[in-house]
Amino acid sequence: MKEADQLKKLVGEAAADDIKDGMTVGLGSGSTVYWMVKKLGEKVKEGLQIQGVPTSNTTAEWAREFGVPLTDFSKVQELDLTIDGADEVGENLHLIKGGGGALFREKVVAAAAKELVIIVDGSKLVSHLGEFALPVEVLPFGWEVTAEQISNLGCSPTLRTSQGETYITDNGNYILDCPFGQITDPEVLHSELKSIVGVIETGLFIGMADKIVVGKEDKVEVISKT
Ligand SMILES: O=C(CO)[C@H](O)[C@H](O)COP(=O)(O)O
Repeated sequence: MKEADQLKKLVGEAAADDIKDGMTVGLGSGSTVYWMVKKLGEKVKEGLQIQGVPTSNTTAEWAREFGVPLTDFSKVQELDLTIDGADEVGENLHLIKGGGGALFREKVVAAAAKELVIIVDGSKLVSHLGEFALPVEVLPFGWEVTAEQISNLGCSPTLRTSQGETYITDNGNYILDCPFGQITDPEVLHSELKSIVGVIETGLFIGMADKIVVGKEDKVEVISKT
C-alpha cells in the first residue's frame, strides 16, 4: 500500500472510534471514508448500534457490503456526527471538497450534523485553498452558459469526464472543475458562484468543519476549531 493510502486507512479507522452507540451518523465519500465505513462494519458486527446516512451511492454500497445499517432524511433530520474526507483543508478549517463528485449530498449531510469531523492524510493541509481545482456542481441544461459566467470570476472551468464520458453526479448533474489558483476569500467566491443561475453547489465548505483528523507519518493528529 502507498504511504498516502496507509495514512488514509489510519485516520479512517481512528475516526470510527468517535462513533458511539445509538448515534446517527453521516457517512462521507471517498477513499479515506472507505476505511472508516469498513471499520464501522466490524464494530456493528461486535454489537455497536448506529444508523448511517450515506453521501453517495458508492458509500451506500460500501455500507451494505460491510453491514452498516442505513437510514435517510425521511426518517431523521438531525445527525449526531458526520465523518467525511476533503481535498484541501485551509485556514480556519475551510475546505475544498468534491474531488469524488459527491459535494452536494456531502454538504446537505454535513449541514444536518451536530458535528463535522474531516479525515485526511497530511498532504491535504494547505495554507491557502485553491491549488486543487474547485469542483462546482451545475445543472446540465445550459452548462456552457454557466461555465462562461464562472470564467468571468477568474478561471477556465473544465467539464469533468470519466472514462471518456461526461461525469454525471448522483443527482444527475455535471461537475465543472474550476482552477482558481489561490483563493484569498473563500466566502466571497462561494457567494459569487452561488449567484450564478446554473450553479447548484460549490465544493467550498466554509466554517462547517469542527475537527480535522490528520494522518501524518504513522500517527494521528487532531486539529479542533478554535
Ligand atoms: O469530497 C470528496 C468526494 O466528493 C472526498 O471527500 C474527497 O475527494 C477526498 O477523497 P479521498 O479521501 O479519496 O482523498
